Amino acid sequence: MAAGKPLLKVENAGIRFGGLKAVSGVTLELRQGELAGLIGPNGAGKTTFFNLLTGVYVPTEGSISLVGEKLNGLAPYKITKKGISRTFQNIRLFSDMTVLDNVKVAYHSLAKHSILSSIFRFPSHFKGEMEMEEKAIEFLKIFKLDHVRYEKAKNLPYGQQRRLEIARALAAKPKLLLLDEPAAGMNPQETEDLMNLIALIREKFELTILLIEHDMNLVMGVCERIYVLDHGQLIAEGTPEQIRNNPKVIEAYLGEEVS
Ligand SMILES: Nc1ncnc2c1ncn2[C@@H]1O[C@H](COP(=O)(O)OP(=O)(O)OP(=O)(O)O)[C@@H](O)[C@H]1O
Repeated sequence: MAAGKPLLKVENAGIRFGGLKAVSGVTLELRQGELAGLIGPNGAGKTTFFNLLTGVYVPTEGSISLVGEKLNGLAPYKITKKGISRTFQNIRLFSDMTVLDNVKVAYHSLAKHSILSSIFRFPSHFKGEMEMEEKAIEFLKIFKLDHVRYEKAKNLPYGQQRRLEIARALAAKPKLLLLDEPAAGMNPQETEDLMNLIALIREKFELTILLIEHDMNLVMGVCERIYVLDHGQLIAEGTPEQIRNNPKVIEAYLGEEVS
């Protein structure tokens, strides 16, 4: 898919924890429809950068905007409503709820029927609930999870839990989807299936995706553009080919990862 208009603009963004600059002076732009990767050694600031984009942390420097609207200082739920969803390095599901309910909860944040209609069980409540359920099942089909819709999330094998997390993030109808190590803990077959799934949902939902990943096959295979963080700073950006051959990147990171 050809990349479109600018979606996310990050200008000189950073955050300091006491004396530590966890992220510093990061400037980047993601265009609509782009599938980009964020790589770097452990502790480089990748997850902290996601936390800045999603409002978990407020940047102590610089600015972040989505389709021209500034996000700095907005609460995480407001940023979700503006169009940024994410998954986490350590899976965060409602483990005692069913697979279906995990996805429906994400829809609830966007529900059009009012709290009053739900309390008094107006017809609009049931219509809204039914629509939500139908949409949630549609998502589960895409992620090949519809056959386990009534299982508790905690009973799913690890690979399915990871897919459910992505399904749930998508249910919030994001413009930008952030995936934090989506292939962590997966075997090679699951990783390959996931790569195909990521490419498919990007097309189907016209998404922009930024993913953090240590699995270089996944990053190089699926991303069109890659950003490299080291000690909180962006040290390189480019196509997978450019990144693979960038001396700074090889020294900071790839040397140990790729022979
Ligand atoms: N809330 C916090 N308070 C203090 N320091 C923090 C906080 N969050 C992150 N850091 C520090 O910021 C730095 C960047 O951490 P971060 O988790 O973003 O790295 P990462 O690139 O995601 O690493 P990994 O690949 O291991 O997940 C680390 O030195 C970390 O200890």
